Amino acid sequence: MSQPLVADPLLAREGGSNRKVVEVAVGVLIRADGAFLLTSRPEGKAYAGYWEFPGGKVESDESIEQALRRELQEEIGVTIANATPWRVELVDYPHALVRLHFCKVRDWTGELDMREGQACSWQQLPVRVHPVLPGTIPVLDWFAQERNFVDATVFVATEADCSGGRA
Ligand SMILES: Nc1nc2c([nH]c(=O)n2[C@H]2C[C@H](O)[C@@H](COP(=O)(O)OP(=O)(O)OP(=O)(O)O)O2)c(=O)[nH]1
Repeated sequence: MSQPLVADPLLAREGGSNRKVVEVAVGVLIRADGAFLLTSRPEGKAYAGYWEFPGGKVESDESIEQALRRELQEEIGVTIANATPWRVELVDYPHALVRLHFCKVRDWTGELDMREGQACSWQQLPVRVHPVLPGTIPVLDWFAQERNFVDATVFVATEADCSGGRA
């Protein structure tokens, strides 16, 4: 699969790309111990099997937070309280030009329930699941900067499992 480009937001804004931008709400669920939840992309989607943060496309009548709340209920069975906007990233994939709105989420209710047959894993840095979706790798670097880590990923095959729930 060809690799995406991280698009220049200025170029996109100024018409350098004439592809429609798809808005995506992404939830970075963070437990009390600092672990964050990654899920694998389900079969049938672009980049199936790659690890990402849960979320999905924003519908036309929704705010980012509303879309995130809906997507997380639909995909992983939890209801979030507040979502704190963190960073925005534009990624030019072969299949779509997406604007990713990453939000930190520390409070939610409900038990994790992978409703699309995904795998899930609570991770700390360095991340031990592989491969990570290209548009998701920068998030690990932002975590690494916040947490004074040198390497955000390490390619070690381990059992991925999100059982154990909240810390
Ligand atoms: N959820 C999520 N999507 C991401 C991340 N990083 C990244 O590049 N993306 C991209 C992959 C997809 O092109 C897009 C999300 O679209 P999607 O197809 O998964 O959304 P969806 O759940 O609404 O899917 P659909 O069934 O409506 O097609 O954003 C990430 O960390 N989480």
